[in-house]
Amino acid sequence: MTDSTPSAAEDLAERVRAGELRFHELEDHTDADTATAARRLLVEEQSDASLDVVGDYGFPAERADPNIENMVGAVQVPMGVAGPVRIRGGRLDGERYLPLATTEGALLASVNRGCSVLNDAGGANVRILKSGMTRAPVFRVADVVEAEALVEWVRDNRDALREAAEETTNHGELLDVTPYVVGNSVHLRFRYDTKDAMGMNMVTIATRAACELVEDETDASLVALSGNLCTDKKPAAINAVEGRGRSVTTDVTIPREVVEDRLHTTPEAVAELNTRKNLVGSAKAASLGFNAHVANVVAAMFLATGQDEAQVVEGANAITTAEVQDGDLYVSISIASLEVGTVGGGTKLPTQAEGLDVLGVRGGGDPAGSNADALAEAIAVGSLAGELSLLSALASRHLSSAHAELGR
Ligand SMILES: CC(C)(COP(=O)([O-])OP(=O)([O-])OC[C@H]1O[C@@H](n2cnc3c(N)ncnc32)[C@H](O)[C@@H]1OP(=O)([O-])[O-])[C@@H](O)C(=O)NCCC(=O)NCCSC(=O)C[C@@](C)(O)CC(=O)[O-]
Ligand SMILES: NC(=O)C1=CN([C@@H]2O[C@H](COP(=O)(O)OP(=O)(O)OC[C@H]3O[C@@H](n4cnc5c(N)ncnc54)[C@H](OP(=O)(O)O)[C@@H]3O)[C@@H](O)[C@H]2O)C=CC1
Repeated sequence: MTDSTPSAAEDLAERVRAGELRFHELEDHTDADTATAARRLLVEEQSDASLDVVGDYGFPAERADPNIENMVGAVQVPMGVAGPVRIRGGRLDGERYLPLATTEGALLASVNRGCSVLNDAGGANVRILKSGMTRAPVFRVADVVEAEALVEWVRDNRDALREAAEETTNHGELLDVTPYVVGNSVHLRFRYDTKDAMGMNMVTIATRAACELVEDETDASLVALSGNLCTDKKPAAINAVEGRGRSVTTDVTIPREVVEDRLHTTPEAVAELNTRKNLVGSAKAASLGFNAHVANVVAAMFLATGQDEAQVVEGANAITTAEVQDGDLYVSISIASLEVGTVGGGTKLPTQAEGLDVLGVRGGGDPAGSNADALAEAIAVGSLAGELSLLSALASRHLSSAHAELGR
């Protein structure tokens, strides 16, 4: 939506060229669409690029105000749907289309095929087994004696820490604080129930308040509010083991004839392939992800529903298992750290909010947290569909032909 007048944008650009205005402060002097148009002019001039299509976005720029600085437009990623798929979740029980935004040809076809196979099996079970968003500040202490004193203080003052943290939020609840000591560094891993918010802003603000109490009451000195033991947006075993965001598990048993007719393979072939590829291959590679392409579905659904795309790193912490049971194929996926929200962050952006509507999970749930749980369940089931289809394509040697046909 670019209803700014060219002359207003040109005037503004001219004031930037003259050094009167700063490039990133244009919204202070005009509406957001005109500021965005002025920036495009300046970038086009400097780079010789044309930003016509980037500037042809379909929502008022001011709607993106909390989400971006120095806005020049929007990148459009194609969105499709797979399904509808039968989800038999603890929160989401019903049939849903799954919204996926991607540029990888064949991905939607694959997830779609997986969804139809899940339906033939009566749907996928899915449950959230642990939940909690973490922030882990690091403190400096004098020595290991002081470190022990801090750890003891934390154990004795959980209620005070909870009170300080929860002062800052109406929804967040501090669940626990786990100390880790390395020499004279003490990391405190705070874990919160953030309800329907993914929660990183919420827990960062809450933990800051708790840290002030720690500094007031002990000899410890805060070095950084994030000491990397959280761990946010980096591959980390702690998330794969302890979980972060939602830990969600989904499974299905597919009748042999469905595997043979719809996936062109056998339960035995998928089970063997899963062991040799997802378990042995991943172990040899020292991978944290013992799966084929869970990141594909996590990323595509994150984009379609306004999640923080950098947290696909944690969303790929998943283990796929497959076994033959009475001649049928049992498959499961356990995603240890799926960080999602249906309020806050990018979820309010107009297209992403529509993506959430496709699943029926926009905004706060009743009870609070239920919408984000439902979103996590839908993403896990989508991942199961994608995993089933890809493993079968590999087993039947269809991967390269599928991508030659659909992905180029
Ligand atoms: C491509 C298929 C599905 C063909 O599979 P097929 O069984 O030959 O196709 P089909 O024409 O018989 O159709 C079967 C079903 O697939 C779906 N389907 C089929 N075509 C479409 C389409 N155009 N649009 C939407 N849905 C489609 C649809 O559900 C259809 O059922 P129907 O509705 O007809 O009863 C299959 O070969 C496949 O799934 N291949 C795997 C592709 C894949 O998963 N790619 C993911 C990316 S791989 C990657 O990024 C990661 C990797 C591989 O590097 C990770 C690793 O190391 O493992
Ligand atoms: N700060 C950081 O270090 C980092 C920030 N991010 C960014 O943080 C953003 C996400 O943070 P997040 O805290 O989720 O979002 P927001 O900062 O947008 O805050 C969401 C707020 O929504 C309110 N709220 C209303 N209804 C509900 C409900 N039903 N359940 C939960 N909260 C509700 C809460 O207010 P109240 O607290 O008053 O109850 C909550 O704090 C993303 O943009 C992400 O990119 C990502 C990584 C790190």
